[in-house]
Amino acid sequence: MHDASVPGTPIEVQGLRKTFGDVTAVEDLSFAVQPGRVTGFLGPNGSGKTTTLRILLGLVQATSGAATIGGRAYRDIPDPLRTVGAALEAASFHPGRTARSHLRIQALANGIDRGRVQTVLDMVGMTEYADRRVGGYSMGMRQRLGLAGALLGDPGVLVLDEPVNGLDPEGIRWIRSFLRALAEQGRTVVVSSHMLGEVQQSVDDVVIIAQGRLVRAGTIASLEAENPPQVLVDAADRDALARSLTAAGLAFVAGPDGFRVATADPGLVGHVTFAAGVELRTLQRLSTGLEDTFLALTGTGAAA
Ligand SMILES: Nc1ncnc2c1ncn2[C@@H]1O[C@H](COP(=O)(O)OP(=O)(O)OP(=O)(O)O)[C@@H](O)[C@H]1O
Repeated sequence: MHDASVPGTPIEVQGLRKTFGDVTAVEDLSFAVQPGRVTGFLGPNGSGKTTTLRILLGLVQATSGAATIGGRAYRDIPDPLRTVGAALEAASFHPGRTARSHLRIQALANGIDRGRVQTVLDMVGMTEYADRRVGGYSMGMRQRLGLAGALLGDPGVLVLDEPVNGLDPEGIRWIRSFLRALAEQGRTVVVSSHMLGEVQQSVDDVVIIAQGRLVRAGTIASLEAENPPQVLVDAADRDALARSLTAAGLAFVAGPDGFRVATADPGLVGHVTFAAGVELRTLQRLSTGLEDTFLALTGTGAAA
């Protein structure tokens, strides 16, 4: 990746509404996305993420309201591919073409120097596979190719629809650090996902929608603070239990059913108490923190 800093531009969505016949896909949606940060655009399936991103990228017309990049609607951006790169659908490549030819065509159509093709192939780690037909690619390779296409114009804004979908754990780690590096260069990075857990370690900010409406926008840290993960633990000898937790530096609150320990990791509590010779009668994770918050906010889980 090159080290030059790339000035990103903010994205603004103002009072956005989109209806398809009787279906309201997006309703009164407003939020802003800042440069230099990775923002997760989150919501359950069918909540309106793709519709919002397609409006932002000038592919669908809003019924009312506006979505702008650096204060301009996509159609008013003079050199769009150098301003905003998007990967909306990983599966839409011509199967008979190679990654290299696909990117060359894209570069040619947009007046981008063809030398840039090799640069973006290197950036996404696809050089080795660049001359194979896309039809034989794994989902992860398609995702990388989509990302390469988004980066062709070296844009300050990146909009990636479900980029983690179909990646293996190594691919997820890779994309996490890749997105981080892009944001650190000053770019505006938006990644959509229907699962907060999938992107929670990759994002600084979240914009959460459900049924086309905004339910929360803020930092991931503020969301984490709302519903901290907890483990419930109990023992016949509560004094010994308290001593072992305190000695391990684990904060807890006593309740009628045991102690609620401020950690996401029951294994850690089990280890600490076992090492102290305390016999447990309860050891249970109460909340997964963020995931529970997300489910409650979007009304998609038992927690709602
Ligand atoms: N072209 C269309 N015609 C009719 N309805 C549509 C169209 N595009 C989207 N919708 C509807 O609008 C709503 C929002 O869909 P959208 O694809 O934006 O959601 P999403 O959050 O991206 O979901 P997913 O995660 O499943 O992609 C859904 O009810 C969907 O069926």
